[in-house]
Amino acid sequence: DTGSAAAVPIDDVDIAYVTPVTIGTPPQTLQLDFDTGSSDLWVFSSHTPASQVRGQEIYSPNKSSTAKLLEGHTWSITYGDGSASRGNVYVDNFTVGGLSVAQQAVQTAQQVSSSFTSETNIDGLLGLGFSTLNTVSPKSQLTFFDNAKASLDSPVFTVDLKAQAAGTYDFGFIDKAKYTGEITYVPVNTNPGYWTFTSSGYAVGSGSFSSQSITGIADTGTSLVYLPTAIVTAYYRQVSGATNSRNYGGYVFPCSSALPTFTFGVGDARFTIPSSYISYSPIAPGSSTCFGGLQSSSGLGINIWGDVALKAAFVVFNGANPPTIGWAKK
Ligand SMILES: CC1CCN(C(=N)N)CC1
Ligand SMILES: CC1CCN(C(=N)N)CC1
Repeated sequence: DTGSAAAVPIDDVDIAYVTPVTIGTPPQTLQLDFDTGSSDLWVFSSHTPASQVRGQEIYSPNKSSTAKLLEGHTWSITYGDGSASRGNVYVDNFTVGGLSVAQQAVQTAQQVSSSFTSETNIDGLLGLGFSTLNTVSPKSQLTFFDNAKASLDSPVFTVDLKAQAAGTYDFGFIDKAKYTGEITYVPVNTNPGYWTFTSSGYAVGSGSFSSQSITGIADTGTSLVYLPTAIVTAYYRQVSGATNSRNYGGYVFPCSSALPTFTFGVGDARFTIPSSYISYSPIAPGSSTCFGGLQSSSGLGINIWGDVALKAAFVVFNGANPPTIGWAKK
């Protein structure tokens, strides 16, 4: 089996991407945020208080002839940005881009935090991290990828995110039309459950490449790139008027300032993030102060290669044993 579905930016700065999925019988279509940095599949549902729903599509298990309550199971998750959700669990038919899983655990929200309520274009999350991170209790559940893996032509999914355009999540195959040159594969550390790999170094603009190990996670659910402070300060030293603003929570700069590119290494391969991806967004509509797409990871305790980096590559998440991650130009 294989599957292929669109990854569509939800706004004009690519803060997140959503992908259509269908759940139940007859099929109910929701737009989910596919997130390689978590492993819960949760949805806005008929169990979510109306006061917390602001236009999101919901999954109603009582309208699905194939839905079954997973008795006595609950879940609760908090994300890096402080957002959170919790609820109960059903199993039901679940399809992504033509690829179906018969008894997928679908976590129905009974409570979502205000940031999810206000994100009207996201109807839930589909975790693509390792199932060890799943929060369902007393028995943790498998991700869609783990459930589908045995029936896939190849135990992989690929990520092709684009700036202000629809990209693709492919399952079970590697589409040669989506990348150029070779794919560079490197090892993945699955502990504690992210797609953790080690980059071989970086360069700022046309500067020399600094060979150093930068261990971090490939995370489709995070918008920006978060790297060690030394790297980030070296970058913004090249940006006139840049400052690390406590007020705005990170590096900001005059939107008129010229930005260098940022290059990162994966093995011997080099990937260059265009300046336009790093001039992330005005701090408020119409402001002449811009927030950077590259920020310091010092407050996170983990380095994150989020969408700003993923947009610059074609990435293979190889779920074989052992798992690896592959990066190619496109
Ligand atoms: C380590 C953190 C990265 C961001 N998160 C995520 N994509 N779900 C939360 C975990
Ligand atoms: C990884 C998740 C972090 C929290 N999210 C959010 N507030 N929209 C969604 C993605």
